[in-house]
Amino acid sequence: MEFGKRVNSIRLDEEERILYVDKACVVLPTDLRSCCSLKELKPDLLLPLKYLLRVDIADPQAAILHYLSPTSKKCAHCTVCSLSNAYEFERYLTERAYTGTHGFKRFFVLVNPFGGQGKASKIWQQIASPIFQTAHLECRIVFTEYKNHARSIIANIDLNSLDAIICVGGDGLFHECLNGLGDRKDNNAAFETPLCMIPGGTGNAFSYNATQETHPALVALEIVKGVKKSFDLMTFDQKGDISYSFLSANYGIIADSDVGTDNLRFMGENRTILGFLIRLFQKPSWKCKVEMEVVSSDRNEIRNTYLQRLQHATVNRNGGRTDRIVNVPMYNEQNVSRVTLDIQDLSVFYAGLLPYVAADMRAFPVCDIDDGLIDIVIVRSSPFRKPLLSMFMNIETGGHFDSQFLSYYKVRSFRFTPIDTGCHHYFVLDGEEYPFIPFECRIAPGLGTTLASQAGFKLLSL
Ligand SMILES: Nc1ncnc2c1ncn2[C@@H]1O[C@H](COP(=O)(O)OP(=O)(O)OP(=O)(O)O)[C@@H](O)[C@H]1O
Repeated sequence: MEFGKRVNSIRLDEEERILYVDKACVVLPTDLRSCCSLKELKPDLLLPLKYLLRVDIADPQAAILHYLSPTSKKCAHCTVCSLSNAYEFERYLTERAYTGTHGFKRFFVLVNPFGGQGKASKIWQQIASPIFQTAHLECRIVFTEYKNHARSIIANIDLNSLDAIICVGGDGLFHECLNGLGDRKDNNAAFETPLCMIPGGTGNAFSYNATQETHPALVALEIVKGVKKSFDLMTFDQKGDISYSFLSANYGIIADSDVGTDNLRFMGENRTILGFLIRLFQKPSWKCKVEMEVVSSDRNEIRNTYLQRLQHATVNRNGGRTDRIVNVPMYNEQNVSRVTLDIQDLSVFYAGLLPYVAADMRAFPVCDIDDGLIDIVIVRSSPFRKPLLSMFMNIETGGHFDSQFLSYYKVRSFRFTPIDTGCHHYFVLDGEEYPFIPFECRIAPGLGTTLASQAGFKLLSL
């Protein structure tokens, strides 16, 4: 499609979704021109439509493009002149820039000012908010004032007045908001309100799994240009108190290294690594009983089913809820068995719903967001150090999946009973500490909803 007065000067490659503008037709903002000699160096403009946020008409032959710069990750604009018809250009490009996206306009934003050691507010104000503003989206913003503030807001808010909720913080804030939805009387319907995360915490596993991006600007863009996607949750029942989890339930050396190192918070992400190394030189003392409804514990079967699902997802590029469910390779549910383990020598019990527990930890490499199953990794402590070190050397890529030292299960539900050994241990759900008492987890298939691109939550090769 061509838009320039001169042939080939301004054109849209429909297939690649890239706008090409000859440098003679691009006028850069004056502030940019005055700060360097960009006028002379000015290159042609090659803009993927994904980055285009808005088009304004300047005059019948000129329009202003507002976009997220793919290089600087900041909002930028430039004027395109010598258009044959600026009105047609604006209409056509705006429609194409948002084809297939959710079309939502009203966002409710919760920012944890303490998230990411105090970086979350800046991330919202300086990086993410300009993207929403440029796209002319309406954002109502609340800065949380105390722990569980977000939870009570979400539990009581009128969901009809908003299209989606955005948390700017870490997995802790996301967990709170998810449980705010769960606390509501209309919780089943409430879970259909998309809940999104812009990474502003120390642990930002949700946004990484949803987008495979770590930069808050790119995650914000994924939300602005996303579609509604569902993902599995698990219900977590402790003496009748129900919570909802999107990420993991965790006991053993990893849980203790995470929550048991609160006193080292000033170290940021490194505190967990230091906590882990310290515990590696102590005597292991974790014991538990686990009763599971196991769909498979055969790693060959698990791998093959995952690879078949991966192939199916790749062929079926349209993504979305229904496409992934119809004819997707599944486990033989006839083979479900009840397995009870009394583990006297535990070092890791890790149940997960998403592949990445952090951007550099693919702890559950064969996890699929909507396979309706919980993945469980169990590592025993005899021998103690060797399996753990080998696991952590390979966890970034998910290579530990083949380790002889761990057991891997796909389950529908499990009951977990920690055994008191007299040592202080932690039980951790989505990175948050929960009471050290028995609990039961059950999969809630596709209960969660978020906004992500068509390729969001994509399965990765093994
Ligand atoms: N204003 C606030 N004051 C204190 N705690 C808060 C506030 N807002 C949110 N919280 C709580 O702080 C915890 C951590 O939040 P979040 O995950 O956003 O940040 P984080 O930097 O990733 O934290 P962590 O270091 O625990 O991973 C959550 O449990 C959240 O509920």
